[in-house]
Amino acid sequence: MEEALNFLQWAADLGISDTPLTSTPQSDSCLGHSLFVSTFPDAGGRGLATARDIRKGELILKVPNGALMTSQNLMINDEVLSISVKKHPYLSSTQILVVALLNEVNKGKSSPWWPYLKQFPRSYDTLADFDKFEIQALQIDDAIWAAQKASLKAEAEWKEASVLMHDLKLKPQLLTLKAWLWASGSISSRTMHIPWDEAGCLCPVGDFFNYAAPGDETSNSEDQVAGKAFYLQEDSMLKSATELATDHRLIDAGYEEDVSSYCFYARRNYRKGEQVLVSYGTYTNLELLQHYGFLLTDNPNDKAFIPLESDMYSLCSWENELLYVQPDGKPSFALLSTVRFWAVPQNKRRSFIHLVYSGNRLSAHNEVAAMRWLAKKCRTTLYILPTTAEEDGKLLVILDKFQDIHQFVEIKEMPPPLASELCAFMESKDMLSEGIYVPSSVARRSIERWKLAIQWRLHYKKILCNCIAHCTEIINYINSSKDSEYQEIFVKKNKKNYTEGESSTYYYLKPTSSANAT
Ligand SMILES: C[S@@+](CC[C@H](N)C(=O)[O-])C[C@H]1O[C@@H](n2cnc3c(N)ncnc32)[C@H](O)[C@@H]1O
Repeated sequence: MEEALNFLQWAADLGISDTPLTSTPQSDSCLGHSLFVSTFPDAGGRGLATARDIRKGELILKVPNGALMTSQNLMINDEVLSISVKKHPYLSSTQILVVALLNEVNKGKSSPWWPYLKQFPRSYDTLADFDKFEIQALQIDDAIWAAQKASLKAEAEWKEASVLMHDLKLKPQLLTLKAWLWASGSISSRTMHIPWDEAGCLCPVGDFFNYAAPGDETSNSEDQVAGKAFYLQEDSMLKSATELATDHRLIDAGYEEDVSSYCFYARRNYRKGEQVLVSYGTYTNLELLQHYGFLLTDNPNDKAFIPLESDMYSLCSWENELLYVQPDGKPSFALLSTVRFWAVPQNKRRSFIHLVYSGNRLSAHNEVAAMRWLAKKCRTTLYILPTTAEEDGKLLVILDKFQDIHQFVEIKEMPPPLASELCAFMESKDMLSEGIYVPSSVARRSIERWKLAIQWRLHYKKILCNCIAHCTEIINYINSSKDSEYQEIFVKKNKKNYTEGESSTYYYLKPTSSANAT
């Protein structure tokens, strides 16, 4: 508590403020006028709440450049760091900031940043922090690869930077991979964008804001009017720079050159006491896990990638990352058109390509074939996974109570897939002795990451189940309306009998709007 007060006083002394320039601060702290620090167990833990009712677009926090922890600011005040960094031009800007952060930690209490550094979490749950067992618990190949890649990248970057860290004579415990993971986790999950350094900046107090996915701010009608500008950004040519800056302010935080400060604005109206959330960007759950070590139960930007046949990836000219299933189970536009095209017999495809890109259904028969293929692919993808969504749900409940000492016999009574995963966990953590397992503090931390992996795979499976339900609904709809509009999708110009597929001799009629809704 005292530490937190010291930090807020330190921040105020550096000019960090939630008070508009026109008012005088009510206390010695940098906060209190618009914000206060609070805990939100279900939405990010420590965060910032509103000290009063706040209107969308209001400036709520300002952090001057001098209070930002950037590589530049750290080097200005540390000649040894500045000279040493110059000797290693092959290091990326992120590696430099990671080393500069460790170098500051190395100074302990003599660092001017010490009150701020004491506020950092002791460990992180980003994908690079996942051990082998936790990575395997993700179950889906794409996620496993992403985690392995993150872990290997962190290790390679640490090795590359270790000469510089030795040059700086960091304490042995700060030269370890564990220390590197802590510092790079801090950079990954706490930095904000600045225009002059790709690594970004650490922004005291500003980095207490927890995350909400972009898009949530237009949930009430009043907000929708104010938020209109956000959706008009494509018209930017028609807008003045000031108008654009104002539009931007309504939805986000950013560094403002004219006041040399990082400024945070309310992205919607808030009632006193509510948590203020900011958007760090548009992320899928896997990306949130990778960069920030958490995921959202209800993430509108989540995507589930399913394994396609190898030649489907090059069938249309879509980038692979556009071929996904949305949280509501609907395939993305690119995936839908690819599957539709795939369902056209190979010798007929040339004449269908223009229709595929139009986004319209090709024919009732094709649509049913595409939906069947998609549903089957989701089913087979789910089938080969070690646990079902239901079992994952049960495992999460078990793990919530798994922090105490347990008898091994309890595990043997569990459903086999859950028992085998629990046994694998205990083996990996060397926990089992004489029929009793006792979770150490390391095992408890690991359980938290394991739970994140299970939550992630559970969301993935739910999306695939939604997709199966969506495809089934479309198939049933088409089958039930076979005799109406769908019969007329392909009509031969001369109205003779026709065979589906010979598109050069056929008109394409748009399905009616109800039939078109996918
Ligand atoms: C910039 S910090 C935000 C402040 C942080 N809670 C703290 O105490 O320092 C980002 C971290 O907060 C947590 N976080 C932010 N938003 C969250 C959310 N909506 N749900 C869960 N955790 C969240 C994650 O651990 C993330 O890495």
